[in-house]
Amino acid sequence: MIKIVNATERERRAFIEELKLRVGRTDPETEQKVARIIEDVRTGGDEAVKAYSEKFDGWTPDRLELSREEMEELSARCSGEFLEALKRAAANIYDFHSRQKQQSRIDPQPNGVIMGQRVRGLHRVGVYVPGGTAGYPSSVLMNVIPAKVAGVGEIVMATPPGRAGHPDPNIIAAALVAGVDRVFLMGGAQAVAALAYGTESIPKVDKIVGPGNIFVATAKKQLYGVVDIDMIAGPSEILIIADSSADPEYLAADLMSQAEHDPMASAILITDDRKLAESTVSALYRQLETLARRDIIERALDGYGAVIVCENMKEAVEFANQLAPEHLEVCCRDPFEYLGRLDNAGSVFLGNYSPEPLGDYFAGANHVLPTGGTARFFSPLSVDDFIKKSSFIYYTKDALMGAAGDIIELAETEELTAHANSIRVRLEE
Ligand SMILES: NC(=O)c1ccc[n+]([C@@H]2O[C@H](COP(=O)([O-])OP(=O)(O)OC[C@H]3O[C@@H](n4cnc5c(N)ncnc54)[C@H](O)[C@@H]3O)[C@@H](O)[C@H]2O)c1
Ligand SMILES: N[C@H](CO)Cc1c[nH]c[nH+]1
Ligand SMILES: [Zn+2]
Repeated sequence: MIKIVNATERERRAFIEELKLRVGRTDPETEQKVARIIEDVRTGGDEAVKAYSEKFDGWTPDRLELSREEMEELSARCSGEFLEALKRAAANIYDFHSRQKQQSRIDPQPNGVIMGQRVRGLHRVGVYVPGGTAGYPSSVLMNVIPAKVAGVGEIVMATPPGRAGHPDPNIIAAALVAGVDRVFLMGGAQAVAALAYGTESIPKVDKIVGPGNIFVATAKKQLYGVVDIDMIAGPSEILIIADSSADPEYLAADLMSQAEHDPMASAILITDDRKLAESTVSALYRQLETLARRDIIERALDGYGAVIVCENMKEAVEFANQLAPEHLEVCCRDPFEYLGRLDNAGSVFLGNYSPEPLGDYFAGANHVLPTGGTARFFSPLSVDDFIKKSSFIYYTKDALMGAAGDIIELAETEELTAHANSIRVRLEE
């Protein structure tokens, strides 16, 4: 049962700490099991991946890669309406992320110096897409499109084989719409290891993004350094701050939209209006009756749901900044008046007509967002996650002569005479 609480500042802080405790746990047994899988794939290549597919997915593949024809054939099975919606969403995501793209820079100076910075996409990226009901076509778009915009050379997707090597057609359709280059049917830690090290048939990637179960998340953590990884996403979160202008039916619906992801999801409303709090709880239990994933929603609300009544909206803003939620809805009279005071949130949804699922699917901003309070220092997935920068320097002889004294002084102070010598030999020409 979702609770209505009149929490004091201290109680609210304790509640935030409790919420943070639910994420990021793993156990030594899983760590060891995953380490073993990684080592087997590193040394055994394709055969090891296939053996684990047989063991964990009950599928004995002769090859792991889907051909382009197979991808197109699977995509053709999807409904036309779904494909059209997917393309319209993809266009918005592409447009939003195109605006994030950083340009290379060249800065010539009048004294014979040219400085610059090159921005390039990563060479090759792996995108993991979970199996079962947690593999979302929308997440394929959100992970792949920023990489495309960044100019990544090749995008390789891994997704579990499903029942006997039959992947979800909707996932494959999304891969085609987003522009994935190659798809491998493999899941779990073995898929992450194969992407990180490469095998006979699977190319080695530079970075792996995308969510997954405990085996996937642990493999990504263990392989960080061999490859780059994105952040490890925790259960979904929504916080709504609302004043008396909000509609309780909307608030109830939006709280449950995130609760349906996971029994560990958190859904919290904070308001200065007790009547609104009470009407929202009534609306919530009325609407719940109509929803398919009722069981998951109830478990999430019982465990990590709350309706908090505060003294004033200033307290609500402070709570939001302390919680640093993944999603923050501002259902208030003048939502823009709040925006400047909200420091920590993955994505902010302003007003009564910007519900969280608008961002999950369609508006174009990324739905891969920091969770568990990490919005204090992490950002949404973006084009920046798929680029690397390198600087370049050009000095003429005269320009180097002008700088030589300072460089030699600094090098000799550090007692690095070979450094100083590299400058001196040029002075003697
Ligand atoms: N946080 C997010 O944004 C987000 C989004 C979507 C999904 N998810 C998470 O993704 C997960 C999806 O889970 P899933 O399991 O359906 O798909 P998954 O793709 O993450 O994992 C399936 C793979 O796990 C491996 N596996 C299964 N049992 C194993 C075992 N006992 N030992 C070793 N490996 C084993 C298998 O190889 C299988 O292919 C959920 O935990 C969900 O919470 C998170
Ligand atoms: N809300 C999820 C991220 O927290 C993303 C998602 C995918 N599909 C629906 N929702
Ligand atoms: Zn969602």
